[in-house]
Amino acid sequence: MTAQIIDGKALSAQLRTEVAARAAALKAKSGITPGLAVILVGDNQASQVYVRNKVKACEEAGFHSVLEKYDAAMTEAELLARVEALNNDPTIHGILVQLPLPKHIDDHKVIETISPAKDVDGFHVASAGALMVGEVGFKACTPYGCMRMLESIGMKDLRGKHAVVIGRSNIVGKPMAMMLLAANATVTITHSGTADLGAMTRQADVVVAAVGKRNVLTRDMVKPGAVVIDVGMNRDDDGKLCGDVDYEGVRQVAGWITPVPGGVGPMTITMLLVNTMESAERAANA
Ligand SMILES: Nc1nc2c(c(=O)[nH]1)N[C@@H](CN(C=O)c1ccc(C(=O)N[C@@H](CCC(=O)O)C(=O)O)cc1)CN2
Repeated sequence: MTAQIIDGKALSAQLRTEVAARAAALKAKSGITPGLAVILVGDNQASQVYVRNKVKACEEAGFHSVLEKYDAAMTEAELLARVEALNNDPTIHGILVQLPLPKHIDDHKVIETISPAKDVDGFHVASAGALMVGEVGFKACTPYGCMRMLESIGMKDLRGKHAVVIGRSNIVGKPMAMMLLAANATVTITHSGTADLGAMTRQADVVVAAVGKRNVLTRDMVKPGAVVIDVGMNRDDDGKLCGDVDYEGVRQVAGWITPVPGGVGPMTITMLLVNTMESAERAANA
């Protein structure tokens, strides 16, 4: 058996077309254009690419976007003041501070300064809490994208399914587990303290690998036919982008698999557009 591929690029293209249509409809109905502010501090090469791609995606969807770039010497107080100003800007419906931030800036403090009403990254404790108790809030983009990928293969309701999440970060592992739970899956969270990871993953109908380490999931750890979602972004020995999953091995046993690149990555930016759209619609209805 060779796994079928869940194509994040193709799904993204489809969802972005839908978002663009929603943006045009909102503009026609209420004169509101969804607006996203992206803040980048420092000169991290990968971050420069990601913020450019976010702004480009906004342009293609008909959104208004502003990219604020600051050098690494920006102080925490200056950054907090910029976030406060954007909180009070009615043309901005979403605020995103690109991570990682320089070490002298407390990212938690920055995220908590973003108004929960504009937290389109879904990182604020209010957003995490809303997800936990099933209230309205923004969902973290990467796990939200994973859920949409599952939905695209007919796995919206996971009742009776066992999902195993590898990784417990605040921005992927934990919200991923909450979203799977909300979709009625039986969820196991595994991490660096898990005694026998393979014993857990071999029971799983869905495995989400999100640790940032190559070959964390190999073919002997996967139940035949399982769905494998790879959130990892690593470099192999030749410098090529790869995920957390041993793709060539695992695709021999899995039923479905997401590639890296072209899987979860593009969905992260797409769900950012979806959240910003949602925020603008909420503002229009307020
Ligand atoms: N404020 C945030 N910071 C960061 C986030 C985030 O969601 N919000 N996530 C990551 C980086 N990220 C978005 O910001 C991101 C990473 C990767 C991709 C992507 O499309 N990857 C491509 C490959 C790109 C390449 O060739 O390098 C893929 O997987 O196909 C999009 C967004 C950390 N920071």
